[in-house]
Amino acid sequence: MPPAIVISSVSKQYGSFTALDDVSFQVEQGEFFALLGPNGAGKTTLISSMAGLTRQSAGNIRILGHDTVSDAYQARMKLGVVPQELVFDPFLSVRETLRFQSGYFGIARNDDWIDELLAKLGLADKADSNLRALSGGMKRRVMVAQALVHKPPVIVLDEPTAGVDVELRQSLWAFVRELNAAGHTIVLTTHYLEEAEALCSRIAMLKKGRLIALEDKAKLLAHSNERDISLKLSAPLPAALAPLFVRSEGERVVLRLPDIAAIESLLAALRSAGVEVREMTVIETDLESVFMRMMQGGAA
Ligand SMILES: Nc1ncnc2c1ncn2[C@@H]1O[C@H](COP(=O)(O)OP(=O)(O)OP(=O)(O)O)[C@@H](O)[C@H]1O
Repeated sequence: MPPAIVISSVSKQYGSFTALDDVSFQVEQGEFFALLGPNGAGKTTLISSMAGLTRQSAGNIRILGHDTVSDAYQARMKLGVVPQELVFDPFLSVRETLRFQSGYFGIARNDDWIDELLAKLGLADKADSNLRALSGGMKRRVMVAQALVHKPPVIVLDEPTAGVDVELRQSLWAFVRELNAAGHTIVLTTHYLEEAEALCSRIAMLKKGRLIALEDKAKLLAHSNERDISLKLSAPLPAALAPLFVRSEGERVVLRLPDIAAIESLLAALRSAGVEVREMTVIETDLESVFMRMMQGGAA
């Protein structure tokens, strides 16, 4: 069983600018995988290379064993990409758009699947509307349907929920989860880290074109032993503890400890300074804080 996606030493230059720098990782079949990184990290460039829309300058990519350059058609057939940008013909209806896209993949009669997609994505009553008459969120749903007309086993979603309301976001994720449960491999890029945290089991992080982390979500979270503690104190924070200070929140101060065990010495230091702890809360580490620290530090 070949992996769903194999990225091998992929680099991409735009002139002298390096958008991807020797990126390698693979995604197994059936995974729900997140590709994270700040603006300009190279996520879209990598996805475009997977889809054969951009040619990498070095390295190769295989989709279910098919090389995206030497076996481009098969690779493309296995992959469905929901692009970040809304690209559509405003004068076609939703159904026409999906029929055209089916034709592009050589599928002549696809209406049963198109109807199913329309129903799942809440577009059934818009089937005959022109794209230009749809709201942004509706157009986004059409983009998702378009990526799925050929029932691709590997689905890549490039920030599909950007600018989408909460309701659509939730129904979209329910649908994508269903696809994953049915065996589709899902790769998701998102700026909503809570989405990656809730949905994905493995996470890759790109920064300035380089892969800086590739981990199981649980390991990534465990990586960060640091804990933020919110405290309400009877007196100002003693100067000796200033290096731990992160921010003030009303009457509380938030301190960052290297690990949870450091709480003992923190409490001892407060006691010896005559400062009482009135309230204390440990702030759970979420993916966002791990991500921000890694992006700031650039650690692998
Ligand atoms: N056609 C191009 N010509 C020159 N530079 C490009 C081109 N496409 C992308 N870049 C540059 O490559 C870098 C990576 O861009 P890319 O769109 O892949 O980032 P991204 O991680 O998808 O960002 P975002 O989260 O903003 O979508 C950016 O600095 C971008 O300006």
